[in-house]
Amino acid sequence: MGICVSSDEKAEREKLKKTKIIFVIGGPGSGKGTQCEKIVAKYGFTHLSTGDLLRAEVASNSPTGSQIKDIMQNGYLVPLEIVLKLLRNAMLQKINTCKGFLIDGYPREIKQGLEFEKMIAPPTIVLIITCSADTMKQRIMKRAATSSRADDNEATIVNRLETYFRSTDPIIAYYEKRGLLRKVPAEGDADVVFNECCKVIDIIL
Ligand SMILES: Nc1ncnc2c1ncn2[C@@H]1O[C@H](COP(=O)(O)OP(=O)(O)O)[C@@H](O)[C@H]1O
Ligand SMILES: Nc1ncnc2c1ncn2[C@H]1C[C@H](O)[C@@H](COP(=O)(O)OP(=O)(O)O)O1
Ligand SMILES: [Mg+2]
Repeated sequence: MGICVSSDEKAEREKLKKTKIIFVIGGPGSGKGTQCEKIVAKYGFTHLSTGDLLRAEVASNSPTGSQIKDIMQNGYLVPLEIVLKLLRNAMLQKINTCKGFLIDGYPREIKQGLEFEKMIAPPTIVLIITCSADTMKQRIMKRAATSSRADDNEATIVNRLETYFRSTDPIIAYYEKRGLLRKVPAEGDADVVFNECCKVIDIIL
């Protein structure tokens, strides 16, 4: 017997496949959230940050929240199943009103990207925001003054940077090979970086 897929589920899948999906990746503090905010204002896309979804889960004190709190506080990756489930639910909630999705902070490992394509749809493009580790550190330390994020401290930043650099090269190579990667240098002012993001996005509209 085949697997039974309900007609609702089929319709959801079809809608997700037709929607533009931009993965926005880059190191901690590179400026993903900042650029996504600007992109939302100009293009009206729906911004979903996996970090924000996970922080909301922790704040809700759910069993999943308590399971992932320490992982995040220490700068490591949350298990893929948890992230993808939250992300898929959030996408389905917005699917009827959304002009396109900005998926911020995902994938952080190749496996996340592969599983996303299996469960949801392929990305239209993958935007990578790049700057030096020193710049990332400086930006996070500045953000730490106001963010109250449990992971915005010097010890955790070291782990976050290590986690990022360990898993990112294969992701870059994978999407580059498929012609989906768009690199945006991010040492400059947020407006200069945004200008570069627009050039990339305008092409897929
Ligand atoms: N191009 C930039 N130049 C200077 N500061 C920036 C730039 N982009 C972001 N920032 C600042 O750096 C910090 C991290 O940015 P954020 O968008 O939260 O990064 P991410 O989501 O990648 O961790 C924030 O305090 C933000 O205001
Ligand atoms: N796609 C993902 N897979 C696993 N863990 C994730 C994740 N996205 C976020 N996390 C967890 C681990 C990160 O250290 C933490 C904060 O993520 P974030 O808010 O995207 O950080 P930043 O914006 O500084 O890059 O949440
Ligand atoms: Mg962010």
